[in-house]
Amino acid sequence: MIPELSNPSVCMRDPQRVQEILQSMVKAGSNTVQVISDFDMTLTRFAYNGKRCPTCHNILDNSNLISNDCKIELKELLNTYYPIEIDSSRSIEEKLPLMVEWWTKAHELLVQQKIRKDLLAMVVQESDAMLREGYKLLFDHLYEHSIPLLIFSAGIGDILEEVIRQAGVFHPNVKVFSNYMDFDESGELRAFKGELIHIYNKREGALLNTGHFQELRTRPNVLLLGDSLGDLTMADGVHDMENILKIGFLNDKVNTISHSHGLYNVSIPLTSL
Ligand SMILES: Nc1ccn([C@@H]2O[C@H](COP(=O)(O)O)[C@@H](O)[C@H]2O)c(=O)n1
Repeated sequence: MIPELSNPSVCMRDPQRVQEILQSMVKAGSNTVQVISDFDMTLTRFAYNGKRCPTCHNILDNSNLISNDCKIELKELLNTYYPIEIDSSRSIEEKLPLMVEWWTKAHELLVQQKIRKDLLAMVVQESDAMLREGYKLLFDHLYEHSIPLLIFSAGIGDILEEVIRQAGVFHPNVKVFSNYMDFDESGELRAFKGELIHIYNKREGALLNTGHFQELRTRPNVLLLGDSLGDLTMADGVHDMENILKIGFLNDKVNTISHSHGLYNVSIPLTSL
C-alpha cells in the first residue's frame, strides 16, 4: 500500500479492493490512466489557518468588481442555499431544483454587474484562493507523465483557469469543463455560455462531452477526485472503463451519504491534511 493511505485517519471501506485497483493500474501503465477531478474544495483548500477558503464563485462575489448591494444579495443566496447543499437529510431529488435556482440567481446577479474580463486576473491575485497542499507535485507529475487531467467544475471556468495559471500549473494536459463567462466585444460580461453545470448534473455534462472521452478511449483507468455525491458521476462518459479509484475529500460533508455509505473507495478527512 502507498504510505499516504496508511495514515490512520484515511478511511477505506475495502482496503484490499483499493490495493487491487492500484496494482492493476500500475501494471497497465501510466499511458492507460486519466485523472478526473472536481475543483472547489477538492483541488483547492477548504480552509487555511482556521478560515474558509473561497470557491470560484466566492472569489468573484467578494471582489471589488461587485457592488455592495449585490454582495449582500449574493451573501443571502449563499446563506440560504449552501446549508441545503450540505444537508445530508435531504435527497438529491429535493436539492436539485434548489441548486439550479441558486446558480441561476447568482449568475443573473453577476451578469448585472457588467464584470470586465481584463480585471479577472487581478481579482484572483487579490483573493485568498489556495490550491491544496501538494498541488504542484500532482499537476507537474501528471504533466511529466502525459496523463490527462480533466477538471470538472460547477464553479466558474474563467476564474478556475486563472487560479491554476497564477499557480503555474495550467499545463497543456489540463482540460476544464465548467461554467464559462460570455463577454461582449467591449469585454463586459453579458451571459454565461452553454448548459449550466451545477453540482448534480455532472453526469449529463460528461455524457454531452463525448468527443473528449472518445479521444481518451485508450485510457480506461480512472482516478476520480471529488468532495460530493454529484462528483461520483464525473467519469460516466469514459469508454470501456477498466478500473476506477474514487477518492473523496470530506471537508464539511463528513456525514453526507456519499462518504458514510462508502461510495468513495478512499475518504480523506479534513483533519488528515
Ligand atoms: N453561487 C454559488 C454557487 C456555487 N457555489 C459553490 O461552488 C461549488 C461548486 O464547484 P465544484 O468545483 O465543487 O463543482 C459548490 O460546492 C458550491 O458550494 C458558490 O460558492 N456560489
